[in-house]
Amino acid sequence: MGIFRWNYPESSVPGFWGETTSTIDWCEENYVVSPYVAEWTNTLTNIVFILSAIYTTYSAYKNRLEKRFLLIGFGYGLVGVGSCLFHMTLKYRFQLLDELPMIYAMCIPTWSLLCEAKEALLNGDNHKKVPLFEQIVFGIIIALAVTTASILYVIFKNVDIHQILFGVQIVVVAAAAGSLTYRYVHDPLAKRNLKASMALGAILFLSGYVSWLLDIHFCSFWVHIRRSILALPLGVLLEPHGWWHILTGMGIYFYIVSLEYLRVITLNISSDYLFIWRWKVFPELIRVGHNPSTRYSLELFGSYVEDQSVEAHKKRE
Ligand SMILES: CCCCCCCCCCCCCCCC(=O)N[C@@H](CO)[C@H](O)CCCCCCCCCCCCCCC
Repeated sequence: MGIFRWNYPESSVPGFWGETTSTIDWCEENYVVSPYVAEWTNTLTNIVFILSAIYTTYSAYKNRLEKRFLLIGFGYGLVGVGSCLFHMTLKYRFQLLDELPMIYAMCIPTWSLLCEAKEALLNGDNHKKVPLFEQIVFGIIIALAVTTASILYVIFKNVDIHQILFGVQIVVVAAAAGSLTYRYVHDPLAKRNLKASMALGAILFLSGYVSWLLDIHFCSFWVHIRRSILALPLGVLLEPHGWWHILTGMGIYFYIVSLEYLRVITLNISSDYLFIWRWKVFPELIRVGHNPSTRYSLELFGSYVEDQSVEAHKKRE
């Protein structure tokens, strides 16, 4: 037993939160780092969701975007808090606080994109909004479907209901955003940036999903490597579910920025905004009048701009 390397405990460790009542207990061994945190890595990695939710919500407010993007950020942050409590305690009530906000938060971009698709299909490029009544009907249909699914999930406690529904929502949002970009975004630079941001978002999310599957289906292998080779504290780095949090947290940030940019384009107000890549890799929507404090490029891996002022690049468009 050293200061910088110690073995995993021989037998299971009783924890502060008592009996596990959640329907899922992930591969990470419980209470091996702290008696107050059941799954150390799976708890701490939720900081990625919480920080990206705070940042996207702040950006949406600063950019004066529609309230739907504030709601997305709030829902995203609630998922991060729920997931943190779920992994810290392995209590069923906090598992629901993780999983139900996921499918409710996903309703917002699903609703927004279905309305945008209707606008684009019916009105082409003249950017006429779908009537408020139809937007409300879309919202009620989606809300009823997801509420029914969540009631069935709580009654039958079958986690597949939640995971399949969430997976369908993610695919619908990704497909609708990609289709709208392909058919209704004409500016070459805007199209390249949207494709790059969505593609990176999808790659990050899919990589996270593979990590999620590895955690579930190869757990004995990870436990063997952690116990016989890595030991603690290094073993906390080999937690595939923790990497799911990190990768999907980044992927969802990329998608939220893409949806914001797609929205200002379909609203025909993109002249008030500039799509940038901070440090050439992190996408962000900046409103004219706010100059970024960090270096940025106008394309993924593009050259840094000389003049940091947003207006300078808007004039060139
Ligand atoms: C795309 C814009 C989204 C904007 C709104 C964000 C709403 C919040 C979404 C949060 C998702 C990340 C989940 C974080 C919490 C978590 O990981 N919870 C797990 C426990 O830690 C819980 O078990 C949930 C797991 C759900 C796993 C479902 C996997 C289905 C993936 C389908 C992949 C399809 C490929 C899509 C490619 C684009």
